[in-house]
Amino acid sequence: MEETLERAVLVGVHLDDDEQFNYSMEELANLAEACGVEVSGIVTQNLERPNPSHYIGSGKVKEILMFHDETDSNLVIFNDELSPSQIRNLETELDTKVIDRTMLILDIFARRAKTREAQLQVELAQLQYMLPRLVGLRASLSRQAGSTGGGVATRGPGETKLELDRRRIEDQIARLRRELDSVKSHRETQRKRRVKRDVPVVSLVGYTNAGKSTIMNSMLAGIGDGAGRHVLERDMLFATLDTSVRNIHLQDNREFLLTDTVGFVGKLPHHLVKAFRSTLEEAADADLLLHVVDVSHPEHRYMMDVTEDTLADIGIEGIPEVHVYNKSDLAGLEHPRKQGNSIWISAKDAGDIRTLTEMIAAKIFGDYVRVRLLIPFDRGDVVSYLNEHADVKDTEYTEAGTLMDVEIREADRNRFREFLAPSEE
Ligand SMILES: Nc1nc2c(ncn2[C@@H]2O[C@H](COP(=O)(O)OP(=O)(O)OP(=O)(O)O)[C@@H](O)[C@H]2O)c(=O)[nH]1
Ligand SMILES: [Mg+2]
Repeated sequence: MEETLERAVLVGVHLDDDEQFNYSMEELANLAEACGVEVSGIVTQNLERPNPSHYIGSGKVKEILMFHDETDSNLVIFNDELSPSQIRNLETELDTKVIDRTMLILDIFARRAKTREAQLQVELAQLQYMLPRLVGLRASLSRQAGSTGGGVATRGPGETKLELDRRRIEDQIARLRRELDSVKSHRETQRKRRVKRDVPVVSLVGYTNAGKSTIMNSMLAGIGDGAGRHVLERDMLFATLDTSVRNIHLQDNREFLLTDTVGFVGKLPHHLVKAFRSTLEEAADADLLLHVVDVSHPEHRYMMDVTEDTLADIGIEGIPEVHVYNKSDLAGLEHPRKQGNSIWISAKDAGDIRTLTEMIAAKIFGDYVRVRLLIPFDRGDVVSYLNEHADVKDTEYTEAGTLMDVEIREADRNRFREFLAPSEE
């Protein structure tokens, strides 16, 4: 990949109630690094509220301008989301390219996305983000559609033919949406097949760099799987962008599917989270979530909050969850240790991974519960599944569908929770 040298001044506004400010600036520097951008310096300002026209005060703009020129920088990155007019005003005054945290994250995503679905989601998010900002952006189309490689500041044509650009982007958005729909329906088919196969799904979720992919690889190693099926693990933000699904076979002939997903990060804008909804649908479908936490990180409480908020944001709620406090070796904590729905491990320790796997198995295969399910008549597949796999106490045919009183595994109860009879919720 050709690397254009980019040097950026990072700018952060410390609002009164932001306790995570210092950490989020440090993270911004890591994000820039993940994007191949060199950080020439950091400028911050304490404010009660952002300035509507330039986000920062006018004196600060001058300070940034001087610093930018002195350090031979060619980019300014703001820690917060900027409005289209703020970008426009800042670029005019600073006479350089200005981007915000969202655009930086989108750029990383664009570089890392491998599967068609992830690529489409990133392209769509980029275009949607760009559209209202078109007037302000120096290199209006620079961050367009799959533009991996090259520099953040230098790609694409200038801001000529604005209207034409806008219409072209709108067309492109429509085209991407259609393609994404068809990719999604393919995924849907695969998932239905999985429900039929009766294999519970366990999803790894958590903040970026927590060790999700490492846990998946250690589990695969534990069952003697081929190295070719391992996923990428690396000490960098957003190493994983595509959902991977692997079969984990247990000794007693049972199995479950383990999915590894994109990590979360603070200040992730709502629409960006939405764009990843379809990748995360694997998690939405899971019987069990493994919320992986880097317990050695001083900000891990904040990272847990961000993860929980993001999950709620995309509508993933009510799925049983195990808190996996990973990197206990680095934190100097005793491991493995279990307590309630929490477990402390090191992903690098084979014994710990065995303990974790046992805990998962107990959760998904262990408990049977008695429930009443109301199954619509067009889901005969679910009825026959239950007849085969559950202890059916009673079956009644009502106007709304088949009402079944059954004893089923906890995992099945979660999988079929959309069919829970009203009194069960
Ligand atoms: N010492 C130690 N290092 C770990 C442990 N688990 C993961 N790591 C390291 O932490 C880094 C990040 O691990 P990944 O598995 O890539 O993290 P991830 O959660 O998949 O991150 P994203 O894909 O970016 O969301 C890698 O360098 C791992 O080797 C652990 O238990 N102990
Ligand atoms: Mg990963």
